[in-house]
Amino acid sequence: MIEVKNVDKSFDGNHVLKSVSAVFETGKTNMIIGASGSGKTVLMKSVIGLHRIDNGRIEYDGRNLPDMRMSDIRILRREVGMLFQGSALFDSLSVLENVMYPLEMFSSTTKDEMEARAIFCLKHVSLAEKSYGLAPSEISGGMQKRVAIARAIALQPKYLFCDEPNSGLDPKTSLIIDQLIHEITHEFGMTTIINSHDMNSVMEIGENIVFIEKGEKAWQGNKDDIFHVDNKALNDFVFASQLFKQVRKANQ
Ligand SMILES: Nc1ncnc2c1ncn2[C@@H]1O[C@H](COP(=O)(O)OP(=O)(O)OP(=O)(O)O)[C@@H](O)[C@H]1O
Repeated sequence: MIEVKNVDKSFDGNHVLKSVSAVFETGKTNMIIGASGSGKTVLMKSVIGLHRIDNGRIEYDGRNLPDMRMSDIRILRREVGMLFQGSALFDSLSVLENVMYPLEMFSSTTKDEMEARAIFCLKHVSLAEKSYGLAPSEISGGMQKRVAIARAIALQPKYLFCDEPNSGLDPKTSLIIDQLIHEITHEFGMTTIINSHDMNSVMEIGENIVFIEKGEKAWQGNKDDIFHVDNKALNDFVFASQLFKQVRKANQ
């Protein structure tokens, strides 16, 4: 579990996060949603430790990140997996080598064990063996995303961060990737945090949703609660399209 408590973050007098408190639960797909510029990315980067916060606590199962020594931060880094927008694979490496990369960087197992682990992860995301020797540029965007997920889970992370995991994917592939993230989160008991604009994803896998409005946490709940919320900003954001308005009507 990751608990964010009264977090403030400003940039040159621009108060971006205003006393944000939220709980991201273990074994669940936790989502951060909100309008453009509301502070989602700053919140996620603050939780990861890429931004130094001004005030507050960020507790990884009770370990407060701002208080940690460098040696503890190194330990924590190994417990964190990241899935970036656009996959961020190395094109000079094959699919298999991409997944082995974090193992080579951070684990001290033998080459054979690393390869076995990488293959296990690639199988887990249902990538066919014939793709293992290909370069990322030789496979589709959806397959690249699978490789990126396999790489993110290679070190058996306790915490998984996903920044816009569906960007650039068609709706059907997005759904498959969402379900994959959801499945591995449950299977491996990870605390997964997803930064997303995609309302399909929210409705599909939003087990714990944190809505940020102008730097404040305006609501927290799940995909079923969201249909019955009396919060104008949240309703305007989630049910902006005619399609989602109809979905809400059908659920009320
Ligand atoms: N490194 C930075 N330095 C200064 N200001 C920043 C920095 N990062 C973000 N901001 C400001 O913080 C505010 C929130 O930005 P953030 O990127 O968190 O929004 P967001 O909700 O993720 O938006 P989007 O959905 O468009 O990505 C914006 O006003 C932005 O200009």
